[in-house]
Parts: sequence; C-alpha cells; structure tokens
Amino acid sequence: MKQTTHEVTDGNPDKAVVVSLVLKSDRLSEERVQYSLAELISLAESAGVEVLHSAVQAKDSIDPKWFIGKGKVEELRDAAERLGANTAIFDQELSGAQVRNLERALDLKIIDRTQLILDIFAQRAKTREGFLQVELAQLSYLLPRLSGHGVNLSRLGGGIGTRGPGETKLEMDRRHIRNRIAELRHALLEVKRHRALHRERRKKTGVFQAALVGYTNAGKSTLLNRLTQSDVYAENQLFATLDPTSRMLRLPNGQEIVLTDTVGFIQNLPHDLVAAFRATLEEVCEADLILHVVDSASEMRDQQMHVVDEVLQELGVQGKPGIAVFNKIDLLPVGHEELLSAEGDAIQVSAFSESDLDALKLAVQERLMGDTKRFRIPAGRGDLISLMYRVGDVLEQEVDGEDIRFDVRLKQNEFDKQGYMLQAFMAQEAIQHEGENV
Ligand SMILES: Nc1nc2c(ncn2[C@@H]2O[C@H](COP(=O)(O)OP(=O)(O)OP(=O)(O)O)[C@@H](O)[C@H]2O)c(=O)[nH]1
Ligand SMILES: [Mg+2]
Repeated sequence: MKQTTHEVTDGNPDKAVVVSLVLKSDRLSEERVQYSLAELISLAESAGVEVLHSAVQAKDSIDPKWFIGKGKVEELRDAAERLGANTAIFDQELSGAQVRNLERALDLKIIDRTQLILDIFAQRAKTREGFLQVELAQLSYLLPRLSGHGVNLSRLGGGIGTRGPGETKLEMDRRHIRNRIAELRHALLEVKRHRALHRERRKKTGVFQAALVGYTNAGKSTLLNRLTQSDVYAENQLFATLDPTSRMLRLPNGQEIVLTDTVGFIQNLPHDLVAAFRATLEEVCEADLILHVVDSASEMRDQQMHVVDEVLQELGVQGKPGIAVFNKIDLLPVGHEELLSAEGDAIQVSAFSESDLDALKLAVQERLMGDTKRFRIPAGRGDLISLMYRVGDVLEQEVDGEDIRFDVRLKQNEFDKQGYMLQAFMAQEAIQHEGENV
C-alpha cells in the first residue's frame, strides 16, 4: 500500500495561520524577527499552503504546555475561525505533547518548521536517494513524538505534513518505524556506495568539478541552467532543488568541467535534516572549486552568507578554492554594487546577463587552472615525469637531446599540494623552469 503519487496539492490548498515565537533573551533585532517570519511564510507558500494570518509573540520563556502563551492560543483560534484556516504553522520545533495540546485547543492541524521543510522535501524529491532521505528524516522526526501505542497520520486528512514517499500515511507502531528506519539506512548506504564509485570513475578522468552552493533561492539552479543551457527546475520558491544535478560546462578555453547544483541551505535547519542530506552534499566535498552563490538583493544577505559558511565548515571544506558569486545584482539600486566588491575572491553577476555569465566562466577557469608552464627535466627520471603529470595536464612532451620538455597546464589544487616538491626539484636544478604561458 505504498503511496505512489507526489502531487503538490490536491487542488485544495491548506489554509494556514503562522506563528513565530521570539525569546526575549535572544535579543533579535526587529528586522531579524520580521525576516524570519517572512521566511516562514515563503516556506509555507513553497509547500503549497495559503497563508491567511501571521503573528509573532515575544516571550521570556517557552510555555511547556502550549509553546506560545495561552492568550496567543486564543487569539489564533479566533483568527483561524474567522478566516477559515485549517492549519497552524509554528516557526520552531514543537514537542509531541505541545502538538497534542495545541491540536485540542485550536482544532487545527499543527505543523512545525521541521515538518514544513520535510513536506517541501517530500514534494521535491525526484530520485531514489531523495525519497529514501526524506522518508528517513520524516520517520526520525516522528519516532520520539509518538504517544502511547502509535500514530495515525491519516487523521490529519492528507495535505501538508502527511506527504511522504514511503508508508508514513499508514498507522505505524514504534517497532515498525524502527525497522523501517534501519531498512532505509541500509538502502541509503548502498546508494552512497554506488555514488562513491561513480565519483571515483569521474575523478580518474581528471575532469574538474565545481559545485554551486548557497542559501535557498539565491539563484543556483538558474545559474546552472544559464551557464550550461540546461533546464533544471528553478523557481521563486524555497528548496526548489533537492537532488544534486550535474552538467558539463564549457569554459572559454574550450575545456569542459562538471558543474553541480545542490540543495539550498536555510537558517535553523533541524539537525536530523542536515544529517539526512549530508550525502547530497558529498558532491561539495569532492569538488575542486566551490561557487558560493549569494542573493545580493536580500536584506539578510550577510546572515545568509554566514549560514552557508557555517554549513561549509561543518562539511569540512573551508580550505577549498572558492569564489563568492554575488548574484541578482540587477535587483540592486544603482550605486550599491560597490558594497559587494570588498570581498576577496568574488564576482558580481546577474544570471540574466550574457556578459556576466562569460565573466563568471572566465573567473572559474582562472581559479581552476593555473597558467601553462614549460619545464625541462633530464630524461630517465621517472619520478620527475610522474610529478609533471601530477601538477597538471601535460599538453606537450618532447624529447630534446638528454632532456624532456613539458608544457603543463597547472591544476591549481594539485599545484597547491605538489608545489613544494616542484620547487625543491627546481632549487636542485633537476627541474628547470623555462617559461610561462607558452
Ligand atoms: N532578478 C534576478 N532574479 C534571479 C537571478 N537569478 C535567479 N533569479 C530568480 O531567483 C529565483 C530563485 O532561483 P533558483 O535558481 O531556483 O534558486 P536556487 O538557488 O536554485 O534555489 P533553491 O533550489 O530553492 O535552493 C527564481 O525566481 C529566479 O528567476 C538574477 O540574477 N536576477
Ligand atoms: Mg535550485
């Protein structure tokens, strides 16, 4: 009895009131609070929900029973009744008991931020890996929230919060869920192993790999499409992309590299979810170059960059070569562009400008590939010959008397690793450097 369809809505969108609780001790600026609420509304809309009413409550502490204050609960019930809402969405994670209490008090379907994100993911998943990851994340979320014997999600009557690739629609007991979680983990390991093999093979071909990463809605998929004449899903929605997609990108010098689009990041991403999607981000760990795409026009630009930097750090890729791609500069008021140029290795683009895309390709090429250099080594030194092949692509190799002459296009990342050996041999004059940019 597996669910086989993954419709976005059944033509009858959920109608929701949304609530965010702000703890006074967090001392968030009014701007941050409003942005967080706006982001929650965007998430809800991306899930296909119609938002009828939104509210923020500032409190000293979380109410253990209702999460928000009792007065706010009543206010919400009135608003929901007046506007005809059937769902209440909370910006933070709720406990199982809070969900049950709120359900009873409000007579609404209760969804928290994690469930909302999971629901979007469930709608977007396209690959087997995506389905497995979403189901695993949904069940991991559900397990500690089960009360008593089991849970019957069909009680929610379909729609948001009940979509899933697997069996989450059915009544399941804890034991069943634990077994299913184990099964999913196992299946995911298999998928992961396959992908690792695939990557190994790709690596052996020596093709450079670049990854587009960034906050959700920054324009990663649009850039992939425009740079590679592709047609992956790009939309003004949060988490339009779930599964990584790779395309060949031709650089100005004619060389082709692999460019990969990845799932977007968001603030306060629940830890279970981060773990579930870690595999998706493995592509980022393997990349030779990271393109951090930034929505330059977002009021929360700096915070979003910070969130992305944090995730990259968690992934352990902070040392990799990278370029900050300040996208959507067409949306900035004239004169504001300079603000962005303070960044180190950065470029400003509009995904809709051909010349900007050309400039971006050139920047990628320059960052990935060092110059072409000409070296001369004594014939018969196998160790030096193999070093030549390690530091870059050998474009030409010619025997010249007792020597061999190499024209090598340096691979920046390999050069970084092997450069000291090259320099040591050059100091001993075993390798002679004859010129640049030949
Ligand atoms: N004005 C303007 N809009 C852009 C630009 N690049 C992308 N967009 C728009 O921004 C929205 C999001 O673009 P996507 O490419 O889906 O963004 P993404 O980073 O892939 O988002 P997720 O997959 O959700 O993480 C779309 O409506 C795009 O048309 C740009 O340079 N200028
Ligand atoms: Mg995308």
